Amino acid sequence: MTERAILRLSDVHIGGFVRGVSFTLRPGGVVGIVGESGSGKTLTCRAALGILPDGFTVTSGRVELDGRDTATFSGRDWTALRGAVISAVFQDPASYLNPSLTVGTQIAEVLRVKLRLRRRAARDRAEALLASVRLPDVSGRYPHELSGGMLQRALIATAIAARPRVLIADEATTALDVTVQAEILDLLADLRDTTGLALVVVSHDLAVVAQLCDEVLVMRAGEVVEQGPVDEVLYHPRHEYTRLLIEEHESYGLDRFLAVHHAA
Ligand SMILES: Nc1ncnc2c1ncn2[C@@H]1O[C@H](COP(=O)(O)OP(=O)(O)OP(=O)(O)O)[C@@H](O)[C@H]1O
Repeated sequence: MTERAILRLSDVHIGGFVRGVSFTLRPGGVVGIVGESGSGKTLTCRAALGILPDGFTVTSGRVELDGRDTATFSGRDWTALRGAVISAVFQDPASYLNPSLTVGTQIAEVLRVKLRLRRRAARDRAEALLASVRLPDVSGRYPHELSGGMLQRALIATAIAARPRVLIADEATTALDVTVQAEILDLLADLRDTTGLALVVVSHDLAVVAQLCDEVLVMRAGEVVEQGPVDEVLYHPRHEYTRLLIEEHESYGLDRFLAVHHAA
């Protein structure tokens, strides 16, 4: 893969909370971050999105987006880039959608603001986006009328509306039941294959990462304890902590997902 990096983190430190995270994401690439709760996965994502919580900053290292050092970005730069170059979906999709607007209207709004589409074009494109996440008939529906899996799809449609090059999925399937989770993972893989969307997939679930990612970072207490191609890290873990995670996940059917990954 020689295409230019779309997102590159180089030895990123966030106070004492994240210490030395590096990875390079190219178009169509998928990087996974796994690790226990509080290990710094979400802070790493937030650094890439320019939305660190108050009091947190990138204290050393670099975050580069599309070849540009994000340390030089103004608030306005970030506003322009979020959605259009880098976007994200998190757990609990309902909290990210406005309950008083229909799903179609919300996506159309993103399109009007980010792509400056006119009302009619935005509405048509919103419908097409919803169809692309296999929700052909929900444009006129309100969030409370949708199931958790449908909401997460609607949120993915919203997140990709302005054609970002990177999508961060932070525990995006965690709250969903296994079947719906598998459908969402398929959808993400589809988007990667058809549009070259690059993904950062954060999960405490190794099986999710095994299914989707090329490379994985294993984080513990703010540090990357192990990093490499998914097959290597999950089949031949070198670090004791990675071995523990794998053992814990055996009951979730990691083997099955590894088989899928290998067949692909
Ligand atoms: N908004 C915040 N305010 C205060 N401390 C925070 C905040 N966000 C993160 N932290 C601290 O940074 C550490 C890393 O948090 P982070 O959310 O990145 O972990 P995580 O690996 O994503 O965990 P989880 O899987 O539970 O989301 C936490 O243990 C916490 O101490």
